[in-house]
Parts: sequence; C-alpha cells; structure tokens
Amino acid sequence: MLSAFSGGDVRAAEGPLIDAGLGDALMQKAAHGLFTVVLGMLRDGGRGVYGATAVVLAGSGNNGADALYAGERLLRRGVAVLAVLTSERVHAASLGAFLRAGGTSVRLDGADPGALALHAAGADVVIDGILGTGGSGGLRGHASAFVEAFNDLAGPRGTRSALVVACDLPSGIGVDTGRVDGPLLDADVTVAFGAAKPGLLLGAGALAAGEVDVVDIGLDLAAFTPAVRTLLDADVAALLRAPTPHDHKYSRGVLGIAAGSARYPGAAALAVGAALATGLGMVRYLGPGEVASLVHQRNPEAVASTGSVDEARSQAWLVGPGAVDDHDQRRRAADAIASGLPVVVDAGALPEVPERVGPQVILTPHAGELSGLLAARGVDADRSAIEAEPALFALRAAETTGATVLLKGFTTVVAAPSGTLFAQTDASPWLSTAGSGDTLSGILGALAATLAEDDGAAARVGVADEDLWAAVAAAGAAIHGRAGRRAALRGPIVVSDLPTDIGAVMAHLYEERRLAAVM
Ligand SMILES: NC(=O)C1=CN([C@@H]2O[C@H](COP(=O)(O)OP(=O)(O)OC[C@H]3O[C@@H](n4cnc5c(N)ncnc54)[C@H](O)[C@@H]3O)[C@@H](O)[C@H]2O)[C@@H](O)CC1
Ligand SMILES: [K+]
Repeated sequence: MLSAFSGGDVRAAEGPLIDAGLGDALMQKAAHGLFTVVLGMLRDGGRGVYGATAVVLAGSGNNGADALYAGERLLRRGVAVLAVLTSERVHAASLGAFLRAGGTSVRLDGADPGALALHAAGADVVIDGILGTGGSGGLRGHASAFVEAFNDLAGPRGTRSALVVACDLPSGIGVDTGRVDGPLLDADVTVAFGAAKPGLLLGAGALAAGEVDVVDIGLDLAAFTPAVRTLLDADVAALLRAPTPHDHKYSRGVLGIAAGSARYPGAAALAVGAALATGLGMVRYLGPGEVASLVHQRNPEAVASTGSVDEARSQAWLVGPGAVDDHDQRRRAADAIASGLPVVVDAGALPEVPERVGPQVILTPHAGELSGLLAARGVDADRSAIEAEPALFALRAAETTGATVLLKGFTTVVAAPSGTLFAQTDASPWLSTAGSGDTLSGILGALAATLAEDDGAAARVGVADEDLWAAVAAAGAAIHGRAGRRAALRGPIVVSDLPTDIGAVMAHLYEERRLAAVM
C-alpha cells in the first residue's frame, strides 16, 4: 500500500529530528535520494552520466536546497549543471556547495525567461525544486513565466526530450489536495521525501506527478494516519477471496444485478459480463425480458427474472447502470439499498439513495452525478469545483450520506464515511468511453458478492473493518484500470471486449497471491 501523509504531518514527524540537530542530515538524505533517481534515469535512458546536461530550478526554501545539493552531486559525476534561481532568496549553504562543485547559477529575475527555458528544454534533465511542502498557491511571477515558456518550447511530457524530475512534488500543486492553479511542470518522476504527499495521488496533482518514487529519509510516521492510500497489486491480490475445494456456487458469492432498461439495454450486458469475468458464484439478473435476452446472448450463465429483490436471494447487489425511466428498476434499487446487504449504486439508481445509509452502500458517481447528489443534500458544488478537489467532495458526500463514495475521474477517489481515503491512478485515458462505467460497476459488484461474508477481508488488506468497503471499491478501480491498460495495448478500447482483460488481470492477481503465500 502506498500511503500519503499530509504536509503538516510530515513536518511534525521531522520536528524532533530537526530539534536534535539532524535537519541538515535529513536534507542530505533527501538530496542523495533525488540524485540517485536522476542517475538511474540518465543511465536507463541511454544518455549516460558523464557529459550529460542538467538544469536545477531552485526556489527560496528547503525544496530548492534539496535540488541544489542533488545538483552538487551530479556535478561531481561530470554532469554540466546550471542552477536557475527562481526567487530573490536562496538557501545559502546549498548554493555555496553547488558553486564550489563547479556549478553555475543565474537569477531568473535578471534574465530572459525564454532563453533560459530554451536551454532547459535542450538539457537531459530538469530538476524542479521551485516549491515543496512550504508552497502555497500556484507558481507566480518569473517562475510562472519560465514554466510556461518551457512547456511551449519543450512540448508535452512523453514527447519532449528533457526528463523532468520533481523534487518532493511538482512545484505549485496543492500539497494536500492535488489542486492545480496556473502553469505546472509535468514530471516524468516525482521523488518524494519520507512519504508521498496527498497531492501526488489526487486529481490534477496526480497527473502532474508522473511516477512517484518515495525515498526513505528516516522519518517515523507510525503515529500518524495516512491522509490518502493507494492499493498496489499485492494489496488487491491479498483482498481477493479465492475459491476453495469446499465452495459451491452459492458460497462463492451471488450478485443480484438490476441494470439496463428499454432505453439502455447494453449497460446490463456490460455489467453482467464484467462481473462474471471478475469471478463469483452466480449472477442473478433482474430486469425487462428483452434486456435479459440481450444479457443471455452474451452470457447464458446469468440467471434472469423479472421479479423483485426479495425473491432473488443474493449476497450483494448492483443497481443502476443503464436503469433510466424504468419504474421497476427504481423500485429494485430502493429495495436493494434498504436490504442492508452490500450494494453498488450507479447511474440511474443514485437518486434512490435515502438520506442516511451505511458504508456497505457503495456509490459510484462521476463529478456531474456527485454534484447532483450533494445539491439534493444542500451542498453546492458544481462539476468543475469537484474536479479541482475530488477528495474534498468525495469525503463530504461520504460523511453526509454514510455511504462509501467512489468518485470517477482520471484518478479514482474513494472516500469512506470514517474519513479514510483511497486514490487509484491505474486507469488508461482510453477507458473514458461509453460503457466503461458499467464494467467498473460489474467488477465492484462481483467483489462485493465474493467478500460479503468474508470476515477476514479487511485484515488481509490491512484496513479497519469499517473501511472494508472503501478498500473493496479501490480494488475494483485498480482492477478496472489494469484491465483498461491491458486492453489499450491492442488499440482503442472496445468496452465489450474488456471481460477478456479483466479475466487476465484476475489471473495475474491470483498468481501474485499464490506466490506471496508460498514465500
Ligand atoms: N523540513 C525538513 O527537515 C526537510 C524538508 N525537506 C524539503 O523541504 C521542503 C519544504 O521546505 P520549505 O518549508 O522551506 O518550503 P519550500 O521549499 O516549499 O519553500 C517555501 C517558501 O517559498 C515561498 N513561497 C510559498 N509559496 C510560494 C509561491 N506560490 N510562489 C513563490 N514563492 C512561494 C515562501 O517564501 C516559503 O517560505 C520539502 O518539500 C522538502 O523538499 C527535505 O529536505 C527533507 C527535510
Ligand atoms: K518541487
């Protein structure tokens, strides 16, 4: 599990070490970690180290100092390093060490930002040490002009020749929110010191951070609660419940699905297909006869009826995908939510959520739907406000409703009513296509059904019992994202093909789990 701690908690953990006179040692560890990552990137990228060129962007604080000390180490390995000082103030000792090692520096306020940006765009590596955890608000003034010029000249990440390494975080992102106001240097890699910060896992900050590499600088964070967590493959694998020789179809998990309508029949087929590919004992489909026929064309193993929730004994429910303008589907959604069983509530069923439910109710809105859900409860937040700070509003919705809230977006945020947050960045942008959400809900439903009566699941993934459903939702997002990335290797994603990839991802996870058990 990747755990992110708030900027305030990281500073609090540093406090005793700084009081003990170890502040400089911490900084040297951070700088060394940054240097090691840059060295690896130069080598792996085939650029070599000796004779390579680097630009260090150094702001006024300790973040700039980390970057300058990393620059000093690069100079000693034969890298030509230019330090661009982005503020009037600079950490004097680190600049002194950098200059003594043969580096040159230039002040951004006395120079032409376009010319410096051109130089940086042609360098092998740019180290972004403008702002760290002490930053507030986006980049301003000269630094902002420089970054805009660099982005214009170098082009977007992935196409530009310079590698960008963010020191602790991409300068200017909200440390705890991932909020981005103004221009930003998208990093190829972010080297985080001591722990990841929440902004590296959330919203636009997660997109800007690129790959996150956490360097141990000896901080003890055991007394602090992670602000955001990300499940890694090993965590998702640990959560899964594998069938045993004693299992039968009812004990493996039965998922009731009330999805699809005359208007959107396909959503039902996609949700059922995804649930079956994730693995469970049985899918009971409830909905109109013509939708059931479509479901059966693809998946004859689904057991279909036009009956009620009470008649279809299940361990968990999935309600809402494609269920629009259909009175019977609305009633089934309300009954499933009231059943007390784990229930995934998507799309058309979201308006059926009563004022207060429990965390076993997993809501899966996108930003627009969350805006409607909050508005119905007196909280005013439009779509763009939610997209700017997804964690804030997902938490708000979870606290207000008592449900587990999975907010879809380019990073998926899951909030438990306890305040626990997960963020998953596994998805491929190719997944943003019609029907994608229906497959996610199918995966979530299958996980909910297989884990509904599994008392050991929360402990296996290392969360409190009350946060189990948030972990399940995060695991579903991870599986969906992984499947999407695998599918995208073949070209643009056709959602109806996704079950093949879901099955392959599950096989990989079960193998990981088997290997972990024998080790
Ligand atoms: N505290 C410690 O012991 C350690 C801190 N480390 C580094 O120190 C960083 C935090 O250092 P600081 O607290 O000095 O903070 P920063 O390096 O983020 O600098 C903050 C300073 O920048 C200015 N500033 C804030 N917002 C600005 C804006 N939007 N535009 C322009 N200037 C702005 C302010 O004057 C503020 O004092 C971490 O991110 C990490 O890189 C590491 O060296 C490890 C040890
Ligand atoms: K930075």
